[in-house]
Amino acid sequence: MKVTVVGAGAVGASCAEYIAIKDFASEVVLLDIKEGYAEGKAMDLMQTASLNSFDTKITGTTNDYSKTANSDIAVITSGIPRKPGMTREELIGINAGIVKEVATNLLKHSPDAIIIVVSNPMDTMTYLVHKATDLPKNRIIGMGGALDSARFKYRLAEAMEAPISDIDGMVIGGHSDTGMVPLIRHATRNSVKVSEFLSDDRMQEVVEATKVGGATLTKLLGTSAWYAPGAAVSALVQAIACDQKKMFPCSVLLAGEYGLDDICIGVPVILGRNGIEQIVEIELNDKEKAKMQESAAGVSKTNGLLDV
Ligand SMILES: NC(=O)c1ccc[n+]([C@@H]2O[C@H](COP(=O)([O-])OP(=O)(O)OC[C@H]3O[C@@H](n4cnc5c(N)ncnc54)[C@H](O)[C@@H]3O)[C@@H](O)[C@H]2O)c1
Ligand SMILES: O=C(O)C[C@H](O)C(=O)O
Repeated sequence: MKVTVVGAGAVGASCAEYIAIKDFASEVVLLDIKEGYAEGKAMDLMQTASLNSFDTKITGTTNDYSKTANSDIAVITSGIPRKPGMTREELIGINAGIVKEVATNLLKHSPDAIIIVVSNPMDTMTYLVHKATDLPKNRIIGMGGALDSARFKYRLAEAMEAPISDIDGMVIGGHSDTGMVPLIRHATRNSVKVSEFLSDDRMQEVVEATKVGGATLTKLLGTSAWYAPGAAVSALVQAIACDQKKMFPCSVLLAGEYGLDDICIGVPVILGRNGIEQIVEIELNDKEKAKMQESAAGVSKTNGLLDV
């Protein structure tokens, strides 16, 4: 199993590290445009191999796509991250050009790869990869909901003073400060609805803290987060590589599901060796449906800025 990660920055390197530590891939290739950067990150990571007991071979390359040839999975993390006070949508101007070029280069050398899009604004970048490559929709997956759901569970556990392993919950919708739809009505602690433990006000606080999870970290760090994003990407890569048939909310091209069409947005999917093996349509109430429509309108507005 060969995995390429384009962008050896904070998220790309973190994702490569988690993939290696889980030891399911034979090879991870890091590619970056900055001279020597991916090679340096790869060497540093390889020097953790004996300490962390993994056999995954990590190599780095400066923009030489021939080194990525025949990758099974390719992750796109190249592009700029936001700074405090910015929205993800403001990154579109620079990141659209980078993501389009990277996806095209990747597919020249790995025509059968499954692509995971991470660069922001992620839902729009995922849509752009569809438009630029025309790949079957099971092979283009945007990562956002897996991360947002992990943050939702963190906030729920914090509010309930419960261990995170007790919590289950999911965030669907767009990966943006206003567009996320944390499904609080469906969230549970060991199968018991969280409303049994939390007041309406406290649940609303959890929802709001989840939606601005990325912005909160960006303010604290001066740039956007990388550990949980890297872990979330590695979980998707593992689900595909190991044919796990796990369910994650991912940004995928919809054709009528959830009443939406020609848009990439976060919905639950089953991930396996073919990428997206199924889009899962769960029952939403009227309020949740309205939030999903509102979220989709925001993503469509950003998609409208693309030159495709
Ligand atoms: N979807 C999500 O949940 C999520 C989570 C975290 C970050 N992100 C996004 O991921 C992106 C990367 O974030 P980061 O913190 O790793 O940024 P970073 O600046 O640390 O790393 C980005 C890397 O991309 C490289 N790069 C730029 N243009 C390139 C090109 N044409 N080809 C190859 N490499 C190129 C840069 O040299 C840099 O090393 C940002 O757009 C950020 O907003 C998304
Ligand atoms: O917040 C960001 O800009 C990066 C990423 O989308 C995140 O949610 O951490």
